[in-house]
Amino acid sequence: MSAKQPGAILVVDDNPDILIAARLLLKQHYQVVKTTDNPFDIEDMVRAHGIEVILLDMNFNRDAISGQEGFYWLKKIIQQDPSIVVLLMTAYGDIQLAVDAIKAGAADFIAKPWQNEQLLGAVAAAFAHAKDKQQLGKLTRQTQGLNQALTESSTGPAFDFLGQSAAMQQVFATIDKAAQSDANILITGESGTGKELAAHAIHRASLRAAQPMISLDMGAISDTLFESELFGHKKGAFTDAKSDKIGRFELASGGSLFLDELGNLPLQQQATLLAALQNRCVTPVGGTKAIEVDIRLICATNDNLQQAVNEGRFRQDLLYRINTVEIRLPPLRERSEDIPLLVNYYLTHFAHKYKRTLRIAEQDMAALCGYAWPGNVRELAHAIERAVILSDGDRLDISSVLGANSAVQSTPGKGPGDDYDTFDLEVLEQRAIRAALKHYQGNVSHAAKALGLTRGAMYRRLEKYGL
Ligand SMILES: Nc1ncnc2c1ncn2[C@@H]1O[C@H](COP(=O)(O)OP(=O)(O)OP(=O)(O)O)[C@@H](O)[C@H]1O
Repeated sequence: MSAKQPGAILVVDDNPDILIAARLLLKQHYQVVKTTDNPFDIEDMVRAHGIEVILLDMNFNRDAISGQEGFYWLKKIIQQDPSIVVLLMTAYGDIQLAVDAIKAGAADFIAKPWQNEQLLGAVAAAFAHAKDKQQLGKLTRQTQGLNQALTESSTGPAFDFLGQSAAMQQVFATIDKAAQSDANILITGESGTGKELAAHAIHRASLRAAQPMISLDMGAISDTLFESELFGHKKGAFTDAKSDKIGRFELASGGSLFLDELGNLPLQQQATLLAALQNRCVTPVGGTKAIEVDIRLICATNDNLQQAVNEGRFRQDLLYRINTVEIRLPPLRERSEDIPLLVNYYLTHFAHKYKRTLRIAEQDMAALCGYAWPGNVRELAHAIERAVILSDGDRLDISSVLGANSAVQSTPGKGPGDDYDTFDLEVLEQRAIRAALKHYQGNVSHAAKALGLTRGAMYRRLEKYGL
């Protein structure tokens, strides 16, 4: 007897003798052969056993001759999973029924009683057809998933990753070195320090640069969609799963996976993520087959994960797994020598965008260098954009920059913090958020924009501070 082929087939017929005969024959050739006399079982059996081919009777007890019930179930199967290949069988074979069956989506039509060789030939062709359909379906979903993921997150950074300070030169050197290996990298730093830019820089400098980098903001996905986003899902796995979906791990396979805002992950989900990283394979929600993945993991957080471990909010074993190399992006107030470079870069960019010719006065540059920039480079970029828009003459008017941030403003020439009653950044951040919300009469979007935060980052802070 020849070796069994990999493949899962389901036979559906209300005649137990047919089921036994089909099972005995097919079992000799295929690894998974399931039978049922109840077509209502089809959906669950398909899901449970990864069925690829179904041999379906056209006539059940209720409706013995017309074949209508067979058509009904054929339609249901195609709806559930269009990659399944259905062979219809009937004892009342006639040409018209065969033509209608094929028009309705069946791959072939078999008359009972069958000749064994004929049935085996039809089933073998059905499996070959099923493989083609699966391949095509996978490619289509992969393209859709990649398009979506690329549109959402990784169209590539719009800005250069700049820095001339010793601290940033050190960051660039570490990125160059670490990118060459496949080591998992954890990027830490306050909000707006350029963690996402760093992740792109790592990917671009890596051996995987020709493959995609897929990003996922862990702070923005709901608990219920976590597994589906990461590992994908099978159609029908839950109410909203209208079709199969490829998860971010699989989409990133061969390339890099960037998990942003990792510190926000609940413990339960940390365990799930750790298991996937350890096993290097994922199983889509509602699926039975594990899929091997080959990813380079880059994570980012503005949380102190070691402190989170000490407080029981983050798993030590997950931290060990993700921080083979750790890159800390320094806040802007620790590298004020980068401020002129960044101001000039964004001034050139936004002056060009808004078709303005503007220069910055020396004392204004000094004032910007003396400001603490709690929102870091993101705040600086937004502030310069706002100033470009609001300036009247050819001199950049920075009053809007420091004015809008009066809650945390510092005076030109003074060291950062001279006007503060506290240096606690979280307190200062809370005050800035409260001031912005008050200024924009509670409009979160406008307040977030003024603070240089994304809406997601703003909502996370509102939640964190209970505002
Ligand atoms: N070194 C830099 N050079 C030029 N632009 C920068 C630099 N760092 C950050 N930016 C700009 O600041 C903005 C925020 O950067 P990014 O999203 O990478 O920060 P982040 O640390 O990931 O922030 P968050 O933690 O809030 O997600 C972007 O517009 C980015 O282009």
